[in-house]
Amino acid sequence: MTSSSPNLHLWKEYRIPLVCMAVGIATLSILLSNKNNIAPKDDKEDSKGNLDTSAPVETSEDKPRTHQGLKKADFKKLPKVIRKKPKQKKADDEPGCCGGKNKAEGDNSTGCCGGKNKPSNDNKAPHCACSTTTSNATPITVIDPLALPELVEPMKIFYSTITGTAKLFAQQLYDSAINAGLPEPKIIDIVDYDTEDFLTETGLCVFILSTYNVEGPNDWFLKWLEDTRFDWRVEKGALSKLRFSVFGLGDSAYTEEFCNGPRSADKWLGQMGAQRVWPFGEGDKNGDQGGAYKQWNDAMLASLLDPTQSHVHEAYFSSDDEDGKSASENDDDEGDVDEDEIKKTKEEKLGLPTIDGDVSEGEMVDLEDMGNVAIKIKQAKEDKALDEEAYANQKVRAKRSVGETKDGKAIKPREVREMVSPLLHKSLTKQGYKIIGTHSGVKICRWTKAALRGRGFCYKHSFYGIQSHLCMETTPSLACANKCVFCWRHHTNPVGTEWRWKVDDPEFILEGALENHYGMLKQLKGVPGVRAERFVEATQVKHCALSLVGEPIFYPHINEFVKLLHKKRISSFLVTNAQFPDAIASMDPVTQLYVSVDASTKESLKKIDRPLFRDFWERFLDSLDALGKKGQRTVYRLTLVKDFNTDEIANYVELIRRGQPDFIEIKGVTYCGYGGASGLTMANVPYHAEVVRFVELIQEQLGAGYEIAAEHAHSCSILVASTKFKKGDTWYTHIDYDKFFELVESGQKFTSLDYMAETPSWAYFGAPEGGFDPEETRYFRKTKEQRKAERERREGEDDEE
Ligand SMILES: Cc1cc2nc3c(=O)[nH]c(=O)nc-3n(C[C@H](O)[C@H](O)[C@H](O)COP(=O)(O)O)c2cc1C
Ligand code: SF4
Repeated sequence: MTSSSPNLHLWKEYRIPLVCMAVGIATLSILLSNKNNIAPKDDKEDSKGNLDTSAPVETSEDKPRTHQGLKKADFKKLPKVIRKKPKQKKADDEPGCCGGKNKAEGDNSTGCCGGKNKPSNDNKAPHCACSTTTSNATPITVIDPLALPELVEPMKIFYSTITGTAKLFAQQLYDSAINAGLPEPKIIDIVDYDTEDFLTETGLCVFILSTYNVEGPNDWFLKWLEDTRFDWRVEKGALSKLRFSVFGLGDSAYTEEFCNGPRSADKWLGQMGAQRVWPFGEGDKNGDQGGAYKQWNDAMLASLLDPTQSHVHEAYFSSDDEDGKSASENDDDEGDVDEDEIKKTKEEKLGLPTIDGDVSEGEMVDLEDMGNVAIKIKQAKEDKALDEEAYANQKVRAKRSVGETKDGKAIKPREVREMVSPLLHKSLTKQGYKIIGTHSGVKICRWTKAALRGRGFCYKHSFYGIQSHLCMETTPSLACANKCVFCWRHHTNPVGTEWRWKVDDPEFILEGALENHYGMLKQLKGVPGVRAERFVEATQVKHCALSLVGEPIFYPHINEFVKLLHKKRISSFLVTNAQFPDAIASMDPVTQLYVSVDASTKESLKKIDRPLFRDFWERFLDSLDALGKKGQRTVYRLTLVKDFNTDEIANYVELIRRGQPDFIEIKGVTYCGYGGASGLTMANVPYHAEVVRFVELIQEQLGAGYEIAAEHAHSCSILVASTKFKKGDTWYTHIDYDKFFELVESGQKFTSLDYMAETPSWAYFGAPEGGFDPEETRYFRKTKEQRKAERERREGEDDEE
């Protein structure tokens, strides 16, 4: 016998009274809900799971149903908004009632089925359960709380502002919501909200966002939206539980940049499945911004409160669009379709007012008015210049770390957050990273694995004498200030122009990195082919590549971190993306300091690195200047992406002359299955011969002073070196690591020439080994055909046996 048997027995004995009780409770709840004028109805969901708010609200004849967590207190919060009196229903329409057809002869009562539909255990009701319907009464209908959950859960009003207008508008919405009897909304400054929490929001979020083409309060929110939207690992409907509406504040003097940030927010929210409850609105500072806002505010609230209007936004955002696409599919259309055009035509179709008050396309402007328009434009341009000047002179800029308001009032300091959110942690761990503390990471690279099996080292072995199994790849900052198209993090990385996260100790990070690195190595112990002596050597890290992901120089204690490395006699190769010139200038000597030179002109750098800083180009040039002054071993790293940065040779040459690096590493981009945001394909990966051609052109134009020194054909990498590192015909691009540590310990000033070592001949450019150490076993990946032939051969052998 199972343990459930006694329960079964009890159930059998008491099932009839229990069922009666349940029926009684259900009937009581119907009566109570009638009393409260709240008439529940079945949820009507369309194929997308949207609640149908336009369906007529039914009364007591509806089946009783559960309220999915809606508490009594929530009902009380509902506004007492009486909608419309539904037309009287014919008795025939009533479900469960025979309309008298089944009545016994001589029975004069109305609307009764003669007791046929009565539950068998109902002995009290004179006829049947359906006889309790008040089909002749006129029911008063109210909002269905399940159809409009935004009226039950307090709405959240997010605003972003520098000069205070958006906050004022948020307050206006708050006041109108209170006046309408809605539950008290929450007003939230967008900079104080943890963006990850949007993923679990279920209520109505209204965004009132100002636009800034400089560092501003929207930056973090917009970056997060964009990152999440284009992260292929985040499911498409990640925000499907969120309901939203966006109002943008801007100035039309910014022409094509008018309200662009808020507009993108509206688009990305929609693309991630969030449900737009009211169309995007915008207010032009150069027009009647306050009036446009009021119009939008009132219209949105009215639509929420009055389901009879729901057809307006339903039609606007219905799942069946004219072109057969759903609203969210339309949100997905990138590039080809002018979204504003779609929006405008829809507005026109619906006869909605154009919220920004702009002259719409079809409208004519009187010639007399033309003069006024010209004056307005001129005025707007002047205002814009004044605005920007005022902003530039402003002492306190809008930053996430707030201290004081403009009028000097103290603001409660914001809680400092961790850089790696749970979502990011999960995604990075999935990609093989080990996360240390709150902002650092470590990963084993494929070359370390290859080296353990005696299958060769990475290009740094050919160029500088690093053995990959002795190298640890780590970063003390997973965040950076760029969103490069070739970034292998698929744009999930945190970004920022300033450090605004918790800071972990350098000792803690280094210990954590080593511990995790050794832990990952241990797991490789049993991999077939791992050589015992290499495995033992690998338990003592000798080199640290501070280049994994993110921007190591961003970490506020980078100098202490590097000092700790050197104390352990671990060399330091640090790569920075040239956006923090001051940090480069104040960097203590590292074994080799790199700057990524991803493009040679402002336009192409913007296109390829997609930097966060507006003055990215100045920062980039300043970084090269800072590098030139270091007097230590410096490298430019060029990653070639075909059709992005392979032209403009003369500009590269100019940049090289500017920073005077000791070395220039040129490498073809590695294809690693790019996310949708970058749009890179295999066609963007250059062939080795193309990289060689590019390098030859660079070298030709550079003239004396630089030569092609070494190559690693396997990874399509070539080293151009300053001829300072060549004595006679012999290159000295390798490093004497012991000498380097001695120099650091001495505390004396030293230069890159003080710790150079001879380059082996197999690493020379053009050598038959192509930079592959002849001591190693070359492993060639088999082609599909070779694998097939081998399989067939083996199958043949099996058959013979
Ligand atoms: C420095 C600066 C930059 C601006 N950049 C833009 C812009 O790129 N696009 C736009 O539509 N409006 C821009 N504006 C206009 C503001 O978005 C507009 O004045 C808005 O009403 C300000 O709202 P707030 O008071 O809430 O900060 C800018 C204003 C300033 C001062
Ligand atoms: S330098 Fe980079 S690729 Fe080479 S072994 Fe170290 S981590 Fe791996």
